[in-house]
Amino acid sequence: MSAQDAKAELRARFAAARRAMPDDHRARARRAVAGHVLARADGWPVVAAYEPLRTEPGSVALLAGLVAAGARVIVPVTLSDRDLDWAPWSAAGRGDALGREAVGDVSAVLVPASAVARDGTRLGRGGGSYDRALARVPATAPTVALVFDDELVADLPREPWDVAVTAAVRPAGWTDLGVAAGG
Ligand SMILES: Nc1nc2c(c(=O)[nH]1)N(C=O)[C@@H](CNc1ccc(C(=O)N[C@@H](CCC(=O)O)C(=O)O)cc1)CN2
Ligand SMILES: Nc1ncnc2c1ncn2[C@@H]1O[C@H](COP(=O)(O)OP(=O)(O)OP(=O)(O)O)[C@@H](O)[C@H]1O
Repeated sequence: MSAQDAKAELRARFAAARRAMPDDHRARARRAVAGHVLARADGWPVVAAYEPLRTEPGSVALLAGLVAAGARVIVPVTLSDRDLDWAPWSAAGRGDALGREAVGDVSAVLVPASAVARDGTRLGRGGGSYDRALARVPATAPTVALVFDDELVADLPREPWDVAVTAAVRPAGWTDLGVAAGG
């Protein structure tokens, strides 16, 4: 099987599991993930985060918590070529787009993921959006995939353009992955 086919099959499997998760389980998991991220957020003046889709482990409460901790929060705006622009986020909504390079001066990136492997390999939605965005992030910034407990796995298919993340946050806690921030 090609890496693309293997990724598509894995994406479908992880997405089905997310859809099957009971709402109360998801809500509890989201609170735990937000707590683990916010426990590290003190030294992060600018954070690239994301507005969660229905079944994702991110949350609006996490975004609000980052703002309350003093961070400037930016969120992705998907462009027609599936590259990412960025806009400032506040509880009142999104501000004007800042450009693709706005992710170049962040202190940390919270990255959506279907799953992540122990070596940092990340399974996204298949658009290459974050592979492009993460290539612009300062090497010192932690790049943190937010996932549910079963989504940190031993390995995932990896292609040449895949950019690894440096950590995974699950309800179970924060896990530093195979690559160190800055290296
Ligand atoms: N919250 C969030 N924002 C994000 C991403 C993401 O994964 N999550 N992206 C990461 O690159 C980019 C957008 N890419 C996307 C690609 C596909 C679908 C998609 O297939 N949506 C399904 C619904 C999925 C669900 O509800 O879980 C659909 O429209 O049917 C969504 C976003 C930028 N913003
Ligand atoms: N730097 C890039 N420029 C243009 N296209 C790219 C780039 N990086 C990856 N792509 C394209 O994006 C597509 C999807 O790649 P992949 O299956 O690795 O997505 P993903 O990492 O799961 O998605 P995402 O990063 O959006 O979460 C591939 O066809 C790849 O060629």
